[in-house]
Amino acid sequence: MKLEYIWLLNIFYGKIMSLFKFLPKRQVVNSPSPQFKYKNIHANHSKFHKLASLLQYSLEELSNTTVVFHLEGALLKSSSLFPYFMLVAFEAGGLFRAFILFLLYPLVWLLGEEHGLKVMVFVSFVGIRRKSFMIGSSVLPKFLLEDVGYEGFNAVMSAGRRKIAVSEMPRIMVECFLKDYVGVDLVEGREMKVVCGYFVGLMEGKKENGVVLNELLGCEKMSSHVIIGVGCFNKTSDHRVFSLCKDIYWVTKAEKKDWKILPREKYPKPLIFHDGRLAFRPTPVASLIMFMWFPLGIFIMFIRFTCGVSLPLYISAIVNASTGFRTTISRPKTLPTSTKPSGVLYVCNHRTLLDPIFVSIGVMKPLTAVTYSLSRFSEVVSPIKNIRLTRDREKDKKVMNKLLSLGDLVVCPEGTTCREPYLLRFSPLFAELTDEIVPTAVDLHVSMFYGSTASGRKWLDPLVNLFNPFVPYSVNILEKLPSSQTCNAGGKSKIEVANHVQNEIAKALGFKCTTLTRKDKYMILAGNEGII
Ligand SMILES: O=P(O)(O)OC[C@H](O)CO
Repeated sequence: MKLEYIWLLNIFYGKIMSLFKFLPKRQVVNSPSPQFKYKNIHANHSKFHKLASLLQYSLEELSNTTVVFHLEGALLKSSSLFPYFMLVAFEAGGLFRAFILFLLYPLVWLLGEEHGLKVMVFVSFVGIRRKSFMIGSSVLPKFLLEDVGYEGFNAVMSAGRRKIAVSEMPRIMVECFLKDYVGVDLVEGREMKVVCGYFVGLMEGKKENGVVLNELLGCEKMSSHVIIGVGCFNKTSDHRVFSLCKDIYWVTKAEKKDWKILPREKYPKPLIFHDGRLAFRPTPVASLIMFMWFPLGIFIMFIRFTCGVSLPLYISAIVNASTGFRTTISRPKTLPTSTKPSGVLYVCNHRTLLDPIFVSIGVMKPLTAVTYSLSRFSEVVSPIKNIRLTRDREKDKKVMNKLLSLGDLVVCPEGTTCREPYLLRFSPLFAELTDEIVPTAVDLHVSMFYGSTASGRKWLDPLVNLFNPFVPYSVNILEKLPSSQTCNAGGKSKIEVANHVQNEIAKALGFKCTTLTRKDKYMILAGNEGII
């Protein structure tokens, strides 16, 4: 018992001292740590440099170089791993697990990096099924990308030959991000122990994990390629991994504070799809705000939902606006009308399943919506008439023709929602039905939770949308297509019309067009074709 007290006191003392650590370190910020000095003497070839000096070399000079870098120390700006484990706990384990992790945060902080990490790993992973764990590819890349420091990124990308990443986090959390979005060749992270297909919440030791990396670096050295290291010298694993590096470029925590975040347009691969409910980075403070929001949020969601399903559209729009669901509408001076007996077809991009409702608010009348892959619950609770499409071309054509003959209609031909500023391919069926097409651009900002999911409980989508504190929604009704841009009067093919409408909407929103489809999205995020 006494020993435990001493151990806890030691940790506590260490934490208190760490609060003052910046005082003496300011004087020695440019010197390598004692650990590195020790290695340097013995390896007799390692040299330590500031990160900036690496960026002075040209790409040609670094063409034969392999870079070994420490993910947390040299690429990510933030020094806290808590948000990533919170994402795993929330998205893979659920709300209760996330709450436990949140409550344990003070203990994690007290225990320090290595032991705190073990606690986070245990709470977020224990009992999760290995096979269904997709957070590393569907949720975390977005948050990791948003945490990449521009300066660290440039250093890592300077490698002409190979990029090798070392991480303190379980490999399953970071591998997809590093390989798919940063172009890393090899990732050395910690392996998770799995028993009977379930994580037991423990990691393999570091030594077992490093074998492949050491072998690879050994081969690189033998074949006279230059190996350089990029790290943060207060990270404990650095000296072990970097002992084979010719030069080591390091960054201090103080320097990292001045790093800029990698701008979206510099992402090596665009981030188009991601999954998960959390729309914010769950730092301890942000998580606290989220948990505090829950009681009030459930109440507000109940009000919004009840108004939505029971009151006329305009009255519920006013009530919802007063609870934070604001709509900005822009439209032509006179609303487009049909020149034919049939109605107008509003063709809009898809951000959430509420889009047709907001288009209805935009045109000030309840439209009929046709939607691909709508859950039964969403269909039942929809405040406007919502008809499911079957993806059987002939059947869908018949249904849409009939509905158009009865009045105005709204359709989202992407067939699935996209959260990022991209438009998926527009299914061209709508173009052959009518020439009375009005492109409509919708957008929203989600403050806390995404109201769409690829792998979660889809029936919750409408409720989760209403659970957000603030949702600024914008609806931009564009000019009706000129007859020269239509199929029947203009002689265009349905694909040309669909692409033209997609382009018009993209222009209005400042988004980029893609040819990706619902199937692509679901294969990436959930490993299925997204058929409901
Ligand atoms: O984002 P998804 O795949 O849930 O699609 C939304 C449905 O199409 C409902 O509009």
